[in-house]
Amino acid sequence: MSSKARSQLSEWQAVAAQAPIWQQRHLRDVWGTKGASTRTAELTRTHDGLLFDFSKQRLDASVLNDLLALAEACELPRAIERLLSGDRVNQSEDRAALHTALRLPATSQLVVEGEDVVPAIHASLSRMSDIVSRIHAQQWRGVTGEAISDVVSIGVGGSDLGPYLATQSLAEFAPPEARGLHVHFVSSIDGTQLADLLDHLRPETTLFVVASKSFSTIDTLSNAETAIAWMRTRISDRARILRHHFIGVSAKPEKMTAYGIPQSNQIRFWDWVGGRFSLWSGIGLPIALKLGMAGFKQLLAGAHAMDTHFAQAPLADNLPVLMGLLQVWNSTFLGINGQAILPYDARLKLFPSYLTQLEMESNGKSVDRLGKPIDYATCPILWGEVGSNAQHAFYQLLHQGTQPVACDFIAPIRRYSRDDDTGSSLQHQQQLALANCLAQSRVLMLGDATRQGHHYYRGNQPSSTLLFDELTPYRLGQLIALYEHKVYVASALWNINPFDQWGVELGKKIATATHSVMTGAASAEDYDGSTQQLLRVIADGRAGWERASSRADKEQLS
Ligand SMILES: O=P(O)(O)OC[C@H]1O[C@H](O)[C@H](O)[C@@H](O)[C@@H]1O
Repeated sequence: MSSKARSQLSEWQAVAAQAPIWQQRHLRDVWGTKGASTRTAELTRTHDGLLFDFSKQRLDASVLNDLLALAEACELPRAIERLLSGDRVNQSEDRAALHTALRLPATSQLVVEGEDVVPAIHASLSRMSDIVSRIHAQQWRGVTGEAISDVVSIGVGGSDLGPYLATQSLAEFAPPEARGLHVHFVSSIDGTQLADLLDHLRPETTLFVVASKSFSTIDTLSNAETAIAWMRTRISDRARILRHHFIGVSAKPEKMTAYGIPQSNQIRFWDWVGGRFSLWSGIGLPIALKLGMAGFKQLLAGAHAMDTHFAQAPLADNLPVLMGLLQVWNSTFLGINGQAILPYDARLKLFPSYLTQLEMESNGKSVDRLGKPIDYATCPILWGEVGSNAQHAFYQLLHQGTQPVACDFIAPIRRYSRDDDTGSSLQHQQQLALANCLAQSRVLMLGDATRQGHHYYRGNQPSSTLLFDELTPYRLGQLIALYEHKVYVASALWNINPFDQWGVELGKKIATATHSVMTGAASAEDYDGSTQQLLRVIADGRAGWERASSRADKEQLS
């Protein structure tokens, strides 16, 4: 990689020189100018069932060329090669980030530091497959000999969001043998989700999957402990509970063993799989339970196809590269610090949440790869919702607020194949969804300058539209991998490490210390006044201001 600071590269300055023009220029005017007739073709790409139209973004072919030159100057092709070949791209943790290896076909080979990683990956897939067939065939039995009717996945962050997204989005692809099995997700540390769920389940027929790369995340372990306590209301022996009703998925087998999960119930993965990139590993077990192993493999195949495109397509036609460059252009050069993710298909409701972790945890950084502060904006704030619902909620800000926001509109073209009356009514609804999708991106771009006062619509909100034929496991695999690589591309241009999350680690450490204060094992005397006050209120069990600030309470805490 070039040793020059990014902002000193001449290619960076060339891009920066174009920015003021595009901060002023209105997209409405862009479409009216000479040359606009070629704009759509210049700023659209298709690949393997996907159409990516970024002609509603605030740029033209000339800016795109400068961005591509910047990508070359930042040695993006080399960065892509390093990622896919298993180099230690995660510098601060000195390891590879090899999620792409998890989707390699069994016939391929990938030698990383002297060892072919593919056989172990496929051995782990066979183990998953074995577990999945035993559960589907009702051969996996609880302590009392009953078959499993409900699986509860306990995990958080990367050990939860990916499987949750895939199972919710693709539920209709469940094969017949999986239809009787209910798969649930529990993540929150406060126990709410678990408590609500346990009211409806029976210990004898419930199986818990404890998913944690580190097997030390307190959110997950505290939910697991509550689940064990609940099981013990019927079955007293902890070891038998863990043998018949618990599966562990982790990169730390020794910790699963110490916890009491027998080896036969463990699925392992590797340190070189980042948490937010782990749904392709054993962490995807709930997906395989819901979609069958064949469905899970289609998801992997879609992601692998995107990896191949990422590795081979020229930069100018490479979808993740283009998306990453647009991200850098918008946030760093145009100063657009909001990014909305707007799927026009309720099956993708969790896609925005999934991407908030993927993007903000990866690229929410303010130091470069060497730990030096950087002088440009990186990851924007992402959020999103099913687009058609969000139209009735936060779109007001997109239309008339003061913030520029870039939007990703995402929609399948086809849905509902039923021929009956309900089928045609549903097809009509799908058409309405698409009409809304196109209408919104158009209005956000053009605005309406003829209206005044409360009716004034500024417009000029840039967006990309990603259309695909239909939502399938393969397609979702492609989509997720597309965004994974987009994140990597942007990180390469920003010269940051997208694979660590020291901010989150600090939060975990401080939470543990704060809990020690609450249990009386540590003192809060060095804490700030606000936190001391809140601790007093909690210790008191009442949110009354007078009580909280009384001298007696202060003494009790210190
Ligand atoms: O899988 P685990 O080790 O339990 O970690 C779960 C999650 O916790 C963290 O705080 C990280 O920020 C996430 O990236 C991770 O996915």
